[in-house]
Amino acid sequence: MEVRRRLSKTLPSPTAGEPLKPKHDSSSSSSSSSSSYLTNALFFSIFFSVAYFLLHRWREKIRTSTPLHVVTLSELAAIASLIASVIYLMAFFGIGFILHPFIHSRSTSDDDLDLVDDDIATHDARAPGPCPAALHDCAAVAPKIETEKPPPSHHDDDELVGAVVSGSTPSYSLESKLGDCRRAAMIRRKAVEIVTGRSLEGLPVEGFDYESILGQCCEMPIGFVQIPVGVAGPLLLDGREYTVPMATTEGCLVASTNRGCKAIYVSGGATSILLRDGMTRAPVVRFGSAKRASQLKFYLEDPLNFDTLSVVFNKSSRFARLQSIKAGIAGKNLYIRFSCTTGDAMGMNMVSKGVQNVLDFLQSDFPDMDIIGISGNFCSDKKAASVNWIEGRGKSVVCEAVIKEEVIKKVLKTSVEALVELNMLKNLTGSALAGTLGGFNAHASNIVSAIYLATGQDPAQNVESSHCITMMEPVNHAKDLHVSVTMPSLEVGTVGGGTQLASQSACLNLLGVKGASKESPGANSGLLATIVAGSVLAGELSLMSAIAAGQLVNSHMKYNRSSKDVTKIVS
Ligand SMILES: CC(C)(COP(=O)([O-])OP(=O)([O-])OC[C@H]1O[C@@H](n2cnc3c(N)ncnc32)[C@H](O)[C@@H]1OP(=O)([O-])[O-])[C@@H](O)C(=O)NCCC(=O)NCCSC(=O)C[C@@](C)(O)CC(=O)[O-]
Ligand SMILES: NC(=O)C1=CN([C@@H]2O[C@H](COP(=O)(O)OP(=O)(O)OC[C@H]3O[C@@H](n4cnc5c(N)ncnc54)[C@H](OP(=O)(O)O)[C@@H]3O)[C@@H](O)[C@H]2O)C=CC1
Repeated sequence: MEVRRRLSKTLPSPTAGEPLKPKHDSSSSSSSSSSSYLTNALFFSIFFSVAYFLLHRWREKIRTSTPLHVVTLSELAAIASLIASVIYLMAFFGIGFILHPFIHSRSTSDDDLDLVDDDIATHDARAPGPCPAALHDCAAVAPKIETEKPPPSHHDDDELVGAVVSGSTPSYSLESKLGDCRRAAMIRRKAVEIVTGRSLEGLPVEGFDYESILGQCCEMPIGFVQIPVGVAGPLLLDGREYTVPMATTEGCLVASTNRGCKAIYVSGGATSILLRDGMTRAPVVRFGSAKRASQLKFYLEDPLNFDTLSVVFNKSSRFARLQSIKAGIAGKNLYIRFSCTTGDAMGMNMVSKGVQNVLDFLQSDFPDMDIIGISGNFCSDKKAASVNWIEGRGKSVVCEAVIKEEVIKKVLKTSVEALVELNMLKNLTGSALAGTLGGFNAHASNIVSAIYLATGQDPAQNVESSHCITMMEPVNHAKDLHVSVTMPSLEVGTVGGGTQLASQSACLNLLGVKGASKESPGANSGLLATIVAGSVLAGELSLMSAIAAGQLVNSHMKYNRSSKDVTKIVS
């Protein structure tokens, strides 16, 4: 149905004021239509009679214990006819049906076309999911119609801009209406400029693949924002070297992380351990009494029921695998925290699908369960929460290094003693005084956000992904420094979300973690989490050193303060 609607849009559009006319005359249309109906009827008859014959023969063979692979000449002919009819019917449903009888008969009426238009505006436009596929289908199956269509003129576009401005064409429906995502973005952009009276000059629109974001990354695009990507490294982690891409507008950040990488490198590298991997989702359900809510809690946490629940949960995905269920209670409300592995994806869509399945399943045994929401904030997604800090969410990683005394002096311009003292008073005591939640660090979020933006992670998950405790201790008779970062909730993926976009995918490729791991699902996303933690270790070392050495303000004046006069920028 989706394809049918879009195909009708590829018919030539009328010039202004001119009614839309059918391209084909009705007689030819009806004759071709009736001949294809006859052929269709013939192949349908062949398919059903041959299938019946073969099933009958199969039954006979089973009854007489004849091996199934021993076939007679008539059976061989029947198999050939079956294959031929299946091939025909597949083509018939996939292409022929759309191109010939259906389009011809539908395109004979202006009213019908109007109906199709309305259909697109009211149904398709809000559901972009199947759109890219449908657009590809258009290109693949309708070359003839495409060549008949004149290229869009400025006049057509101006009309559409006018329609969007007046509200007669919803802005969100442009992609499905036009079947051309770039053109839709240009028209929407012009309409936005007219409606707001504000110029969008400076926001680029060309040079971006708008189809790649449709139904996956962003609705109603009008362009894209440019963020510079710098590199820090090599980061020597677990014996391998990584060049780390960082998308940021904070001058000094990449330089600082780069310095930390150097300090780690010349000290022999860092080591990381992936402690845990599990994405969580916690719906909230309500009962008539706390007693009933408790009964469900006991049922869900009973190890005897785990296998049944995991079968239901795991049905939703080839990669999501249920790990544990923990339920928190508040009166008669139950918050059920499901945790699962999600292969190489960050996993929020996947875990949510699995949870939905389990809730549907539970409803039959607990019909009085009132599902209030698929997310009850005990998950906890995109909020600073103790549950993530303590239990972990996504990947939990610890990363450590021993930095040599002379490296601290030469590269970091400070001393072991000064760093240990600053860490204790700033990252531990100062953060305790501030009542921080997972913020026992100097600037983990700086590095997390920059790598997340570069590699297509969900930037809002920076909140809990930046939870980090930085520890610094003197070792080797107080000559060297042991430094570590512990990060319990790094939510990263190498498939899904923004990871598939060209630029983000290139950054993942730079790290050698692009896409799904062929050897072991989850290996790429796990590695990415350790690289993030390793880069945070580098960032912590450098910034802490700059603060200990009293270098921070000067370095930011050098790298982070424009020499341009900003008072000259007017709106
Ligand atoms: C800026 C530095 C690195 C200079 O540090 P430096 O020691 O004067 O630099 P250097 O010229 O002696 O070079 C040392 C190494 O640093 C690197 N390096 C040096 N310069 C560059 C550069 N331009 N681009 C790339 N890498 C650079 C490079 O690796 C170099 O080694 P080399 O390769 O020469 O052998 C240092 O002063 C520094 O790290 N400052 C701290 C800046 C920082 O971390 N800012 C983060 C943001 S602060 C913030 O947002 C959070 C905050 C502060 O509010 C949180 C809190 O409350 O704590
Ligand atoms: N729904 C929600 O509540 C929330 C959603 N989000 C958004 O969710 C998106 C990310 O969701 P996420 O579930 O990570 O991604 P997707 O929704 O893109 O799911 C991943 C897809 O990749 C497939 N896949 C193929 N190979 C692998 C592999 N090796 N490992 C894992 N999956 C593989 C999965 O298959 P299969 O179909 O078999 O699972 C699945 O279809 C982001 O855009 C994020 O912003 C963020 C927060 C909340």
